[in-house]
Amino acid sequence: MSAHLLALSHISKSFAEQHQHHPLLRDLSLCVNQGEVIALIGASGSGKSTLLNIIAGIELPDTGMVSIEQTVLNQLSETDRTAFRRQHVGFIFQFFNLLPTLSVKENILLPLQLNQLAYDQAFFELLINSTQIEQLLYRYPDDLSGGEQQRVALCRALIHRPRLVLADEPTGSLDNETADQVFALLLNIAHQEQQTLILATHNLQLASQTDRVCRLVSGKVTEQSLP
Ligand SMILES: Nc1ncnc2c1ncn2[C@@H]1O[C@H](COP(=O)(O)OP(=O)(O)OP(=O)(O)O)[C@@H](O)[C@H]1O
Repeated sequence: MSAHLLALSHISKSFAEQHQHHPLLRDLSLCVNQGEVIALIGASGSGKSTLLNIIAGIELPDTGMVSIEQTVLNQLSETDRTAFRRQHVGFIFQFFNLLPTLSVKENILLPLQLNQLAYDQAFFELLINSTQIEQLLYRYPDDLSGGEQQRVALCRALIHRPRLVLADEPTGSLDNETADQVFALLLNIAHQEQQTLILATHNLQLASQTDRVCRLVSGKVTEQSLP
């Protein structure tokens, strides 16, 4: 039996909007096993990005608990949450979040520097070759297309071999063929590294290739089987 890598219990999150209380996540609970690949689907605005941010400790829930292995993330200070995220989580953001003053190569290697980890050239080359960004290493993010930035962001999220990878629409800026290749890479690396991967997506064809599909509706997750 696999151990849970992630446990979300009784998570609630609201936003205040024009003096109105707008509940987004309501008493949401979810457990994810180590090595499991999960797709998070749901209408635009249903809270997928917010949930990924809560799992990563970027945002805090109003109530409830987020545990990654033995660590209760929402009980850590902001500094400790940031340190934990840097070490154990790879996040592919919807809008990439690359650092504009660093070259592509420097962006990708940043998590190794921040965690004082050794550079593994073979793994670096595997990432850049499979995402086909070998020619872009000395360019800067602002000079890249959205799809190119997305592939760089993916390499940066994986380079330090995190236990947990969170991907917010990781193929949203890619054409179908590149999206399939990039998604295959994400799945291969997750399997190879026994990583847990949670992927927010609108793409049901990609979602159907994961171990489990969770739909976010009315602030809770319900499991869904796709054809
Ligand atoms: N900091 C915030 N303050 C106020 N409202 C917010 C905040 N963050 C998110 N929201 C609102 O919460 C809702 C959910 O946003 P979220 O980005 O999590 O949805 P999503 O399911 O990821 O959407 P999409 O599929 O379009 O990316 C939206 O209506 C958004 O405007």
